[in-house]
Amino acid sequence: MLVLSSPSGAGKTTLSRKLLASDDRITMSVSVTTRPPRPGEVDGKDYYFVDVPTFHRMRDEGELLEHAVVFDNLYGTPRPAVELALSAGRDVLFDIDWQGTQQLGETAQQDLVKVFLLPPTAADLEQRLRSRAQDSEEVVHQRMAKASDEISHYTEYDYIIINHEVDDSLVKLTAILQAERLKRRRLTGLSSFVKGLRDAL
Ligand SMILES: Nc1ncnc2c1ncn2[C@@H]1O[C@H](COP(=O)(O)OP(=O)(O)OP(=O)(O)O)[C@@H](O)[C@H]1O
Ligand SMILES: Nc1nc2c(ncn2[C@@H]2O[C@H](COP(=O)(O)O)[C@@H](O)[C@H]2O)c(=O)[nH]1
Repeated sequence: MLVLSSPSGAGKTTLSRKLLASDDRITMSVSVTTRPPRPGEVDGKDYYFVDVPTFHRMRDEGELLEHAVVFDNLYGTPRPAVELALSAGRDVLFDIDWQGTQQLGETAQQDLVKVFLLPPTAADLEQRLRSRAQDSEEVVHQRMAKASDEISHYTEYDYIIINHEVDDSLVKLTAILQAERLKRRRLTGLSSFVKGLRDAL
């Protein structure tokens, strides 16, 4: 389970899309949210867009692996898709905030790899939020105002990427993923492979 968090606008969605396009062993977790869709966002692809009662029902019936209030909207991770992907041996990528990351860590610490993206500068962050051109001035202002609090959680993450240039960040994220996949405890079938090797020696 590979988690990407950052202050809003630092580039998680952009980097996630690049990783998904370049690695066929990882699946994106599509969150459910009560936030209204931005222009061009597709239900079921970018998010599952639901109303508040539907979100509450999903939460109360245990359908969410984690959930949080972010910028006055509700967000959560649907459990079945993640469990299905993991049981099929796939890795899962999450674009979620620090609250959701903490909740995943409560039940799956060993299976979690946590990456925090930082913008190079405050001005870059503001410029990125504006350049997305999909949020109102009020929303951009609200997200900039929360950025410092969000960033204060960087110490809870395993890896930090300062997102200067997206292709360079992709190289770094791919390196993290490859190294984490090679951890001994994650290599399924390793002991029988080594046994076979040693028996042949
Ligand atoms: N490395 C980068 N350099 C310049 N612009 C970038 C970079 N990464 C992303 N952007 C741009 O910044 C804007 C915000 O990026 P993106 O939507 O990926 O951020 P996010 O972290 O997913 O935001 P949110 O938390 O609000 O979902 C987009 O217009 C994107 O094209
Ligand atoms: N805890 C969770 N946080 C989530 C989830 N899905 C997205 N997010 C985070 O919300 C903010 C805002 O996202 P936006 O799409 O409205 O810009 C961002 O930090 C996301 O990472 C989730 O399922 N759980």
